[in-house]
Amino acid sequence: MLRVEGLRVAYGERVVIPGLSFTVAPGQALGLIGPNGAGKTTVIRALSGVLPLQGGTIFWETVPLHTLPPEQRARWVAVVPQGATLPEAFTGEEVVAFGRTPYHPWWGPLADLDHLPIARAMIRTDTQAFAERRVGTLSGGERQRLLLARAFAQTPQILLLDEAFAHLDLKYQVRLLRMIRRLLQEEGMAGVLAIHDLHLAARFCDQLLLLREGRALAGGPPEVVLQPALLEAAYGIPMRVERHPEAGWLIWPEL
Ligand SMILES: Nc1ncnc2c1ncn2[C@@H]1O[C@H](COP(=O)(O)OP(=O)(O)OP(=O)(O)O)[C@@H](O)[C@H]1O
Repeated sequence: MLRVEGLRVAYGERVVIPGLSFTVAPGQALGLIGPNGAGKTTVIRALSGVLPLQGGTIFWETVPLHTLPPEQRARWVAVVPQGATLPEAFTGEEVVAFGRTPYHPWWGPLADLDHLPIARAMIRTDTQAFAERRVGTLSGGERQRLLLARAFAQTPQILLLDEAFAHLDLKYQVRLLRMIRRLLQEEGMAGVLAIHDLHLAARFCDQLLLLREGRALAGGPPEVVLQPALLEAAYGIPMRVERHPEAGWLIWPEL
């Protein structure tokens, strides 16, 4: 179980997340939703260890992630960041192999044991064809899939995704979301996704956390959180929500 309690994060003097608590069970996905500037990316960055905490705790089972040094935390937590740039001269396989860095603190060569997670990660993301190609020759969506493969190669317990699907075409959005769901369940990993697309969030996530100005307006399964009044309070415009027998949810702003 991922347990976050009283998370408090600031940029300089400005407190952006005053105190946030939530849990994610193994095998489950939590979607962070809310308007621009609500704090979704900040929560992801705090969980990944990029931002220091001003307060609060982050536990995976009994492991206090908030006190671990970055190289140790990286064995537990992998992140697919928003709009990351990759070195253009690297090959696809080299990018994915970076996922094994936390297991080689002295930048040593890959061990035999590393090749299996790298190969599995590339098969799962359908990136084998990019193994020998330079990153500079790949499209935005293809690079995004390599970032996912790098995260899988890290064999984490917690997978953090910051708008990881924004640049993917519909086929890969669906394919990778299905694959991530299977991976979370098979490996007992916990997933936390910052996601703008409310339809994808509703279909994919077990739990949603609706943020506004760094605070949780609502948390729970989609049917609890996706209430017009709550969405209106978050986004500041009237919203309509309907269940659909095939699409699952239809959510749209009233024009
Ligand atoms: N490096 C930074 N320095 C100062 N303030 C920042 C920094 N990064 C983000 N902020 C502020 O923190 C708040 C939360 O930003 P954050 O990027 O976490 O929001 P978000 O919900 O991910 O937004 P979006 O949907 O636009 O990506 C915003 O008010 C933003 O201006």
